[in-house]
Order: sequence, then C-alpha cells, then structure tokens
Amino acid sequence: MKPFKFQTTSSILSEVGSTQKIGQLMADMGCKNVAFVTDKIILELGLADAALKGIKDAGLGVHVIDDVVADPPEKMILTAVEEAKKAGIDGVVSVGGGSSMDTAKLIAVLCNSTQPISEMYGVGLVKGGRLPLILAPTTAGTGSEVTPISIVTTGASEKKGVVSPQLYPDWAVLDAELTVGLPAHVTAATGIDAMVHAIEAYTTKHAKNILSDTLARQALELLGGSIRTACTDGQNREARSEMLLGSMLAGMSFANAPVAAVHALAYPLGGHFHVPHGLSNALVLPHVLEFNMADELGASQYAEIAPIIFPELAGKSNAEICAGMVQGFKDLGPELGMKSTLKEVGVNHNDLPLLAEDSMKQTRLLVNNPREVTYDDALAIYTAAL
Ligand SMILES: NC(=O)c1ccc[n+]([C@@H]2O[C@H](COP(=O)([O-])OP(=O)(O)OC[C@H]3O[C@@H](n4cnc5c(N)ncnc54)[C@H](O)[C@@H]3O)[C@@H](O)[C@H]2O)c1
Ligand SMILES: [Fe+2]
Repeated sequence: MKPFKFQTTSSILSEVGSTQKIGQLMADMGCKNVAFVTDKIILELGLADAALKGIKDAGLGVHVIDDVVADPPEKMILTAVEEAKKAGIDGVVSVGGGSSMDTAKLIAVLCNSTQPISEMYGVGLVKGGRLPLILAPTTAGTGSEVTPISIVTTGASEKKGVVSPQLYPDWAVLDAELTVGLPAHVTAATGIDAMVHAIEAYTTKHAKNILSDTLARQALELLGGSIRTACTDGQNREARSEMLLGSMLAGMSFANAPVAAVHALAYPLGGHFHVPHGLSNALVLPHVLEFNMADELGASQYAEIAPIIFPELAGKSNAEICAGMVQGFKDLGPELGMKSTLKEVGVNHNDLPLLAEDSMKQTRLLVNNPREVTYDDALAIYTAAL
C-alpha cells in the first residue's frame, strides 16, 4: 500500500445544543478569559447565545470580537489580534462560518507568537504553538473546523493560505441546528464548496490516500443526497445534519489530500470581485472538470465518484459518466438558484487576463491538479465560464 500521513482535529463533539458545552470544554483546558470570534449576523440571529451562556456559566470571562467579514482581510485579522491581546485572553472560541473560524485560528496563533503573519503564508511555516481553540461551524461548507488552513485576503486582493498543523483546533463542535436558518443561496454555495473539497481531494495528484478517498466518497453521498432538500426545505433537520457531517468529512479529506485548480481559479474571484467562496467554486467547477477530463487518470477517477453524486450515471461508460458529471454540475447550480456565469457576478471579458494571472500565483494548489494548468489554459477556462 502507498505510504501516507493523515491528521485531523483530535476531538469532535456532534450533538444538538452542543455549543452550550464549549464553555466547560474551554475551562477543562485551563482557560479563564476567552475571545469569542464571530460576525454580526450570527450574533443578531442569536446563533451564539447558547455558546456565550455556556461560557459564562462555566465561570469564564469572554471578549466578543464580531468584526469578521467574508473573505477575512489581513488588516481586520491583525486589528482583532491587537484587541484580543489587550483583553488578555487565554483561549479562542468561534461560532460562525469559515470566515469567522479562519480568523479565530489566526488569533489563537498570533496572540501566542511574535512571528509576523507575512512569514506564515505557505505550508508548515507557523512557528510555536497557539492558545486553546474550539470551532463550531454555522455553515456546511468550508470544513475549517477540521482543516489546518486559514484563508486570508491580503492588501493586494490576493487570497493566501496559512497552512500549518497548529491550526487544527482542540475541538470541532457540530450542532446542525445552527444551520437550519441558513438562507438557501448560502446553503447552495457553501454546499457546493464542500462537494468541491471532496471531488478535488479524490482526484488530487499529491498525497491521495485511502482515508481521504473513503471520507470523500462518504461526504459526496451525504452532500449529493441532501443539497437539494437543504436548499428547498431549510427546516429539514435530517438534510441539515447530513450537510454538516458531509462538509466535515470533506474537510477531513482535503486537509490531507489538498484541493487543486477549482480552488486556484475560484480565489481570484473572491479576492477581486468579492464573489462568495462557494459561488466562486461553483462558477468555475464544470469548466475545470471538463479541462481535467482530458487527463486519462483524472477522467477515470471522476468516473468513480460521479455516480455517487448523480446516481443516474451509474452503469454508463467512463466517457458518458464524465460528460454527465459536467452537465450535472452545469444544471445543479441554476436548479439551486445560483448564478451560473461570471458575467452575472460582474466580471467582464477585459477582467479575464487579471484573473488568469492571479490564479497562476496559487501554485500551492495548482501542483495538485490532475492536469497541468498554464496561463492560457486558465484564460480559456475563465472564458468558457464567462
Ligand atoms: N479553512 C479552510 O479550510 C477553508 C476552506 C474553504 C474555504 N475557506 C474560507 O472560508 C470563507 C468562507 O466561509 P463560509 O463559506 O462559511 O462563509 P462566511 O463565513 O463568509 O459566511 C457567509 C455569510 O453567511 C452568514 N452566515 C453564516 N452562518 C449563517 C447561519 N447559520 N445563518 C444565517 N447566516 C449565516 C455570515 O454571516 C455571512 O454573511 C472564505 O474566506 C474561504 O476562503 C476556508
Ligand atoms: Fe473551499
């Protein structure tokens, strides 16, 4: 068997109402005064209430940082770090989407270190440890609660990743009830993000491993089976639970078998046009799949997983399955009420060279793609997606 390495978040709690237990879990790790990282919408919706009550009931002090915005800018993160340091925090909790959780990870690291953030971008560059950290997702998408990754938007509108094992939290706390009110368009976009994590992990050129493959297949079964219901009937608890679990399994998978060109081409859309991360992925996904399917190994791997997502493709030839997968995703976006072209999100033909240029900076991701992607290829993919 091929040798492999597999890491994940060491402790996971999945239960309705589980965020109320976060306070005691932080107290058990010796914390007395924690930063609580979230955004204003989560606070307004009351999704943080149970966690905040639990923290106070456990006798801990809490300093709420609710300035998180989507695609966290580096400047916002550094301001939050200063605020957390001033408040004398000794642990970090986040209840929120990927943007809040990614911010919380870096607060936990940077409050414990003098290393500048600029030296942390890349793989394995974080030095030293971090403060105790618990993450509870309110979207079923990023899987950030089980990845060693934090994605930051730098001053140059470039999305960069800090990827280091210190970024795995101590606990991932899953409460699907928190996702019940997630609007349909966010459910769709974040759900597609999770599916892309599983698809890209399964077809990654580097570090493909049996555990990630198994998790990716199970994730796609849960996500593919529930995404339509979760979007049309948000109150359906079964569908919400399956989406949250699927997103976590996909996160575990791609944390060890990294994502590739779909993410590399999606990031510039987030950096320059503030297109939500999941929607960015959805817009380029069918076109990257089509490009990758010219690779023989890539095509055979897509043919293995496509029928899990689109059961009607089972039993067909590999070529038919691959074509069906591309068409399946072209149809799924609009079916879920999503925009399906770059034009609809404000991108013009003239913008494409900048996007293609920026996607080439994502070498960390492009090296994992089943097929080499050149600048001209990226430009052709964006043109097809326009
Ligand atoms: N760390 C990782 O491994 C990883 C993986 C993929 C993506 N990301 C990053 O995560 C970020 C995207 O995170 P996201 O997709 O979870 O979105 P997000 O955190 O940016 O949230 C999107 C919107 O949904 C709202 N929201 C969140 N939960 C809600 C709920 N339950 N009900 C109602 N509204 C809710 C938020 O307030 C926000 O307005 C991007 O920056 C992306 O690059 C990180
Ligand atoms: Fe993603």
